[in-house]
Amino acid sequence: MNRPELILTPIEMKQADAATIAAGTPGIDLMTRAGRAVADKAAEMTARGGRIVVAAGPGNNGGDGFVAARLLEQQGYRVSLGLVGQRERLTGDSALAAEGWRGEIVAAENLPFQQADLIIDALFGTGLTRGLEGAARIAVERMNMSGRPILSVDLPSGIDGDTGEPLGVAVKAAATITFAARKPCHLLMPGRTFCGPVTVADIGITPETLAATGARIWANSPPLWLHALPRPGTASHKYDRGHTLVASGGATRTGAARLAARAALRIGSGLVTVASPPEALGVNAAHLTAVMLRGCDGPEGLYAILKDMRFNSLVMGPALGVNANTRAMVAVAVNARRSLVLDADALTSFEGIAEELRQVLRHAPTVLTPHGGEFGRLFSGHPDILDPPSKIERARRAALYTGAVVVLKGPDTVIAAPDGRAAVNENGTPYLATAGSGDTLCGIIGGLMAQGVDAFEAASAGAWIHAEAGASFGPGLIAEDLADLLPNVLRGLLT
Ligand SMILES: NC(=O)C1=CN([C@@H]2O[C@H](COP(=O)(O)OP(=O)(O)OC[C@H]3O[C@@H](n4cnc5c(N)ncnc54)[C@H](O)[C@@H]3O)[C@@H](O)[C@H]2O)[C@@H](O)CC1
Ligand SMILES: Nc1ncnc2c1ncn2[C@@H]1O[C@H](COP(=O)(O)OP(=O)(O)O)[C@@H](O)[C@H]1O
Ligand SMILES: [K+]
Repeated sequence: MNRPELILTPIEMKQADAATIAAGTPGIDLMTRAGRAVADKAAEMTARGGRIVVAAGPGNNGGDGFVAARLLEQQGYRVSLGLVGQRERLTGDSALAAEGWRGEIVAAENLPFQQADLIIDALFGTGLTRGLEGAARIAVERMNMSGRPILSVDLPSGIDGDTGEPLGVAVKAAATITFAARKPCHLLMPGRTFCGPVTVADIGITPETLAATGARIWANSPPLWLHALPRPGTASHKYDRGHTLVASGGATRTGAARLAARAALRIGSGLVTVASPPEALGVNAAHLTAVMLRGCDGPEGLYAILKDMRFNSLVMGPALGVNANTRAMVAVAVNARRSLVLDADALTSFEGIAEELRQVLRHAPTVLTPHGGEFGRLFSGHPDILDPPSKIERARRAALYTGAVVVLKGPDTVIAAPDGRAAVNENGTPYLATAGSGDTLCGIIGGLMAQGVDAFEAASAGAWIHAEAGASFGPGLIAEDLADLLPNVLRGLLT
């Protein structure tokens, strides 16, 4: 099996560069390999003899651009190079790289972008510290306005490598080539949309060197959790595969629980029961077949049901109601020490009182699955959690605070564990933005935990499988479709 793909922050990447240099590879060799990878990619994108315009910045990102310019000219391309800043002020490896460029150097903002078959954006990479101004800003605006394809070196200039946020104006690339490992900005929104397809070039920094930086962010994909996916044994019976309990809302709010329940069953929970308020039993009964049904009158009712220890995983929140009753039911669930997924109303019921939720959560392996709105409500009054500009950091801090695995949803769903591990999901489709889609996700995660999967793996696998199911369907997707798309995704993973 492939290794999980480690994502490095700009600081970790600098550490890995430095460690590689300290171990005996000169920095200029790394830069030459990086520049060669850029040139190869540019050549792939441009017919031989075409016109390539390289915009170089004052740091090492610009150095990569100088190397690429030289190699492309040697290959017969017509290359123009422009610099932001003064040639004499280049230092270190980029000064060495510039010595190899014999052609003219113009001011970057005056480059003939409109005439380019390809523009290479080597202005700024991981060293960007603030929004672009002056000549750099004008160069980026002109590049973007030219309508010509742009290949960004490492990352689109103007994008923050850690957060994926544009720090002002930023390059809109047709493709990006990065080195050794992807950075958070390649996966997080909106950065991902600025990058185009991202290629990772090997420049001789080993996987061991990358891991030694202590990096703890991964792209969410099967190598991260495939080993943990449950496979029933020959002699398994249904109780070996867990029993998921999903709490239903009142008579007019029952669909969400059924969506979650069906997903839990499809992902392999041996049994699934909907716990329904007495007044909603009729409507739930009319719609359930393989999923079972129990009457459950509030917290006391839940307490009574949970005396049966075979219920080992609980899903609570979808359409449950935003009120004290829901808070009391969460407390009962947590005290029963079962695996727990809390979504929607179970989170919003703790609006502004996250401390109360944190107190109860200490007892059980829990996954919280907020979308951005629920996250903001739950942690209102906690600027330390809400204010970091990186979505990964926000999810991590929420996980650390609550002691739960946090799935902060969206096109770039981040799954964070209290110990600092984080995974970023990127295989979804905007067609998942449909009512009830999140209910299905929490059912999938609850169903995996029922089968004994750890919270972080269950949440990461659940988010990936949910997104894959949605993407496999595409236009016209509604939440009812999702559970029945799971077998196909599972077959691809398990056989
Ligand atoms: N040995 C290494 O460290 C390697 C680095 N590589 C490249 O080096 C890049 C990182 O290089 P650097 O750390 O030099 O950083 P950058 O080249 O991304 O930019 C840093 C330079 O830009 C200036 N700057 C930052 N923000 C600015 C702004 N808003 N306006 C104007 N100037 C600004 C800084 O003062 C500094 O001079 C990577 O993205 C990658 O492309 C590759 O060559 C591979 C090897
Ligand atoms: N633009 C998008 N691209 C990919 N996935 C998305 C997008 N928008 C939403 N999703 C996913 O769809 C699901 C929506 O969940 P949620 O907002 O809770 O919906 P609901 O409350 O209607 O069930 C989440 O898993 C989220 O990650
Ligand atoms: K760049």
